[in-house]
Amino acid sequence: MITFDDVTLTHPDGAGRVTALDHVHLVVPDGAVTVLTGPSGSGKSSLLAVAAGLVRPDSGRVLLDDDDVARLAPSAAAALRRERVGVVFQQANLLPSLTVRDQLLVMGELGAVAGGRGQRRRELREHADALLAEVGLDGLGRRRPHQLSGGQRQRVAIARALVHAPSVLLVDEPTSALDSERAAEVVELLVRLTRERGTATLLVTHDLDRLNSVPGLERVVRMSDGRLDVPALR
Ligand SMILES: Nc1ncnc2c1ncn2[C@@H]1O[C@H](COP(=O)(O)OP(=O)(O)OP(=O)(O)O)[C@@H](O)[C@H]1O
Repeated sequence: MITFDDVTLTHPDGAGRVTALDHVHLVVPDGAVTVLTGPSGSGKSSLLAVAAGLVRPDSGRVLLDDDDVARLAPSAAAALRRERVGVVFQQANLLPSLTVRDQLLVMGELGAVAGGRGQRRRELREHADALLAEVGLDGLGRRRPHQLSGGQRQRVAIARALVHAPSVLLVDEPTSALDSERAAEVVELLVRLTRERGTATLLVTHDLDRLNSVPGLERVVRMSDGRLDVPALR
């Protein structure tokens, strides 16, 4: 679960400051997708950055389960992010020279042992292949990114975000590079994985109109000028 408790974030802006998040209260529960939408500049990316512990708010608490990422030192926030947070971006950001399976194996601790041999390496490959099957890419582990469609590349990015079995999934505009059908499929996949794995998923999108056929997107919050619609979800 992610809990934003009275979170305010400002940035320097010339002589003054611009308010990106203005006393935000929001709960992102486990096992459901919470959709965050709103116009450009309304504060959506700022909320994700704060949840990931990449940016420290001026005030308020940001709880990942029971840990307040807003109060952790940068190194502790980075460790928490590695262990408990999965992130999916607008572009899949895959490494062009690596196979699909190796995109998963280079993650963190897996990367360290993936260079090894024997039993452990076999287990990790099996883990990667199982994840690829889970996102609908069964048997495509040996392909490289240029041999995949945009929707398939985004699925690899989702599988990569799940390598460490995160409890929190932060997803930033995953469908903006996809046609409507592919966009709906990718979000359906996120809804299913969120339910099956029990992750607290926060999905930022401009694309709500194209996604209204997707079941399981009932929790929608809108931002404008750094504030959430009232009543905020609790
Ligand atoms: N590093 C920064 N320095 C100064 N101002 C910033 C910075 N980051 C964001 N802002 C400002 O904070 C506000 C919120 O920006 P944010 O990027 O969170 O909005 P957004 O809703 O994600 O926009 P978009 O949909 O265009 O990505 C905007 O006014 C933006 O100009």
